[in-house]
Amino acid sequence: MRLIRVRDYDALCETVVAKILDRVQSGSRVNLGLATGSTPRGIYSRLVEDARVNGTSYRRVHTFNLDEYVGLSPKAPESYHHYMEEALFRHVDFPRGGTHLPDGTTANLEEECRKYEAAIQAAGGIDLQLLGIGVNGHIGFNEPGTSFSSRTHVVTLAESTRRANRRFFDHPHNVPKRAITMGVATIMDSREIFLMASGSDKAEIVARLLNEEVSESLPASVLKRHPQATMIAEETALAGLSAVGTEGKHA
Ligand SMILES: N[C@@H]1[C@@H](O)[C@H](O)[C@@H](COP(=O)(O)O)O[C@@H]1O
Repeated sequence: MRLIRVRDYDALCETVVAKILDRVQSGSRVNLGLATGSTPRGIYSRLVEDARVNGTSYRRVHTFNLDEYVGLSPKAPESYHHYMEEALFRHVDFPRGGTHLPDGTTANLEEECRKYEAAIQAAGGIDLQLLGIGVNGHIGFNEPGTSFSSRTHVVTLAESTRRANRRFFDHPHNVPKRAITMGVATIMDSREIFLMASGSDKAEIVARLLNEEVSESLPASVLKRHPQATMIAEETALAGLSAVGTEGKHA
């Protein structure tokens, strides 16, 4: 896993946006894997601004989000459908039917997981996957202990994840207990991966990620086995390391 160390959140966003625009502006068909949470917000707002100012088109871009809560309607403000619609989808010209998130409201969740996995395969796989990192090292909603061979599946969220995501909900009781997430193996099939780490609350898990062996108890550690994975981390997220590498160093 390559490590790019950046000064601050602006630099993190600019680095990732440049990589995405490289692909999108190539004019070739591209499948993007997208993440939610606070970290990618500045990336989406910069993409929207770029499309407004420079007219970048997304007509050949298809998207697959990592995850969605079980039981939240796509219209619910806390749903990842709603987040993506507001942050990106409604502002740029994706092809009709080109944006995908798992449906957490369906009666048959297992079937939905199979369909989501099949849709990714049918589209030709993910070219570029964006990832945030949970405070417990999760990627997507793959909590510690998830098998590295997992495919899209239903998960029970860890209490630490529900606590971390409470800020997006009116009341703690409203934070869903389950979600659908791409599996670890689904994520690892992506041709290129960017793991973004922002803020001091990620310093502890980032230090563990860089210092510890690859293990299912720290899901993000699997990325060290990916040939094209890069972690882009702000100074604040690297504060838990005594001596960290500089740009381009392999973690
Ligand atoms: N399911 C999402 C993850 O995909 C995300 O990476 C993580 C970190 O979010 P944040 O960027 O808000 O710290 O939160 C959620 O749990």
